[in-house]
Amino acid sequence: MRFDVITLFPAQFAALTEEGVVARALQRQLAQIHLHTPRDYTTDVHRTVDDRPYGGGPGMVMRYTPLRLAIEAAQAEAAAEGVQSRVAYLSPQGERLDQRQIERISAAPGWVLVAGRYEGVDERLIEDCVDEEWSIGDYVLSGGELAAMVVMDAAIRLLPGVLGHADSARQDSHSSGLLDCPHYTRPETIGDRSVPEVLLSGDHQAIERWRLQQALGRTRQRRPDLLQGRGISEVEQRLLDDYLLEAAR
Ligand SMILES: CN1CCN(C(=O)c2nonc2N)CC1
Repeated sequence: MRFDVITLFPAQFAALTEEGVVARALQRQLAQIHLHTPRDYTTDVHRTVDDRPYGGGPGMVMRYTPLRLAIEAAQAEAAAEGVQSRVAYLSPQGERLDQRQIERISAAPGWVLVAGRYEGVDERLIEDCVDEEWSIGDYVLSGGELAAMVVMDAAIRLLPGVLGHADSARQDSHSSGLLDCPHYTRPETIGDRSVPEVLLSGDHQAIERWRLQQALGRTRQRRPDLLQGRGISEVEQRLLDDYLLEAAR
């Protein structure tokens, strides 16, 4: 899988490409991240990439041509490797991403991600060059770079071979449509709190059942909306009923 990012601040992506799960995936060539700055596609001496908004108002808007040329160059590089990349723009006006969307993004051969700055990009760039518009949440960032990194991290970690244990991705919060269960590690006792006995039992079936029950219970208590969309089996309903009875004691 290949990501090409259009950004005025390529150095910010060191947070993803220099250490951690994604950096290791890149080193192992399980994924690629290429960075392109619109500044390289300007023709004026000042390398202008933004300008004042028509109609007045605060801030600046990113200009059409340097962005379009950068996108086309990125797509051409990807195509030279046989990758047909669609274009996504990160913005609060985009479709809110969830784990299902990340799975879809992760399954594609490649994406060009446009990380805007300032007040955003000229609307005609979105009309002419952008296939999808994505939001990572209903809040305003100082730029699209962090949003692009969030998407790339969430998508790359799902690729085969990236995570140490194949189950890790499947057991994550939201991958099963549920929130994650609690996790514990040494020491066994901290103050007056010990690790739940079942986790020390070595009974893997009981442990798996406990973890599912905890995930169901936490989802019902914290994000009941997720259960609405997911549905629940008879076995899960019984586990959930027992959880809620226990919680009510
Ligand atoms: C122009 N720039 C404004 C700030 N921005 C975001 O707040 C954002 N991006 O993706 N989800 C978000 N929320 C990125 C684009």
